[in-house]
Amino acid sequence: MALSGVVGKDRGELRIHENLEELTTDLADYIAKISETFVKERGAFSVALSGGSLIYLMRKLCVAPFNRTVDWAKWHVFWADERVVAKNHSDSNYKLAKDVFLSKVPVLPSHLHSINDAVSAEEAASEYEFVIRQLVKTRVVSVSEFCDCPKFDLILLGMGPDGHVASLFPDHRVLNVTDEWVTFITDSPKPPPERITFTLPVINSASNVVVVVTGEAKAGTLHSVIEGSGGTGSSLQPARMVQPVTGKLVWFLDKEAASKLDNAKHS
Ligand SMILES: O=C(O)[C@H](O)[C@@H](O)[C@H](O)[C@H](O)COP(=O)(O)O
Repeated sequence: MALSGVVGKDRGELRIHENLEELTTDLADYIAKISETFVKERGAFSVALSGGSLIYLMRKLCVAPFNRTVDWAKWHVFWADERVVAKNHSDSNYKLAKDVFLSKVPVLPSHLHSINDAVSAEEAASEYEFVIRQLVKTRVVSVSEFCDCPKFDLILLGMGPDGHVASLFPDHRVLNVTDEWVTFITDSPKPPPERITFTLPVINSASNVVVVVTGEAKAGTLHSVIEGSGGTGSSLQPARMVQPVTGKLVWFLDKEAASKLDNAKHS
């Protein structure tokens, strides 16, 4: 059983798990339920993935009962951030998701919306935004009622030890981009340097945002993001800027990552 807590309107809900086994089951169940809701409501489910350990932690979606109960043909998969490398390169977030998860479930190949890996980071970002705009027109992706942004049904993120989410890094100019849906960087502090990423307004327009954080090494950063002033010195951690306007934010944590949260101790 996950220990649950709510940490104030803008910081979302915490789901703290005893171990990774519990976390992976709860995460698969949560994603499957959100998928079912949107498939019923609008006949499609738009979900954006990141890279890193998140993908391995979604692995239970590939096995019973989820592999059979989820309506995979209605899934449209996007990447909240992607490294600008060939799709068969070991750094590719697409390859990671394909190898670990997407190749094991019957998602339609035409519903995997990956970036063009044959152009520059700048071109890949603007082409990807164009692709999303077309899918907003056909309502495969919903549209925000509040701003010129797509409204993804679910965006799944990990958090780096520096508090980055997607490819939005502390103190980077990408944090200030508000007039684009997808932007690019060529100087990522975490290799590889060239990446595309959803901007903060797009992340914060989603109906659901899930951030998955595990391991003791991220406990201090997580405490600062959830309960602290948000950064060390002058930097504001990008994870703290994840504040969906009307959507729901849920943190999936293991007890090690949550070990420095007062909220967890008192729940
Ligand atoms: O492209 C990337 O580098 C990832 O999308 C990245 O943003 C990742 O999600 C975090 O760094 C957390 O990764 P871990 O959970 O593996 O630490």
